[in-house]
Amino acid sequence: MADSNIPAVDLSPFFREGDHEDGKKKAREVISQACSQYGFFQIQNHGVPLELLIRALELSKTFFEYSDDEKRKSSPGSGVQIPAGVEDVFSHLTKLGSLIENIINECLGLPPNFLKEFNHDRSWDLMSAKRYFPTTESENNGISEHEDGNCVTIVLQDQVGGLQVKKNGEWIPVTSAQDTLVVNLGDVIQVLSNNKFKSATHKVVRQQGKSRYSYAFFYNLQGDKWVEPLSKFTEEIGEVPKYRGFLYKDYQALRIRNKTHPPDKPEDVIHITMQSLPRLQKMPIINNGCSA
Ligand SMILES: O=C(O)CCC(=O)C(=O)O
Ligand SMILES: [Fe+2]
Repeated sequence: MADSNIPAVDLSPFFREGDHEDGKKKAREVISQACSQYGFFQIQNHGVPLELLIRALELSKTFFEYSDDEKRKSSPGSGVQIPAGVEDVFSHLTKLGSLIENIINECLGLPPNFLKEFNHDRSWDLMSAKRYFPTTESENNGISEHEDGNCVTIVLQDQVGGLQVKKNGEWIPVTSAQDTLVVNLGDVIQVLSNNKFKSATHKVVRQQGKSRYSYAFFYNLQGDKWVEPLSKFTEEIGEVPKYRGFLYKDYQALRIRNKTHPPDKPEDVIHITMQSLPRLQKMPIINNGCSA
């Protein structure tokens, strides 16, 4: 596989009747390799029907043409800006998130169902629809460099391009076929695994002449969960924990604060970092090039 590629993993062995251990082993190998280096991979044969994916992107295009008032009226639930009609995509992605979490559990060599039991409350999962406007002469920033805070993110994107992942210090464009979804790991998995698996550093660059549409589904964690490196990746192997433990909801609040009140001075960022988590405070400033 060329080094500049983001691997596409065939998940069909996890859906077909029978054992298919060879196919599952192959998928686990590719995922383990990608997650230990940069936390990003793509998936095919993931069980979400292609028609639903295509329809979700079409609904999103229509939705973003609406006025704010029409958007509110046509969006299910309160405060969440996603178009009506994509609820079935949400439920498919919830199941898929659970499958991916289970594969990650196996890749990390954790006891069966460990992550599933740790992360059993699905009421914190979120999906957002995003439209990225075409680039202007002065700037092209859609979402600046960041890592996601949650467990696992699944992205459905159109073919316009713009999503990039940092791999060995280089930005790699991630363009996907229509039937392919993008997966990236978030900070929770990086902390639990004491850095064995990486939270992907990624960004979205706006493109010339065309809007880009995507959905990001955040397979999340309940806010009252305590997150810290697991003993399997610390004491049991004689490694020092690389992160201090934290309550997930405190971490989420800090991330929101970093976006709404980005510190002016680098010293302030360091101050926050020293108080709580090493590294994970380098939060993105999301600018207005993207609407969600
Ligand atoms: O739109 C995308 O492709 C990714 C969005 C993203 O990275 C995020 O919402 O955290
Ligand atoms: Fe992200």
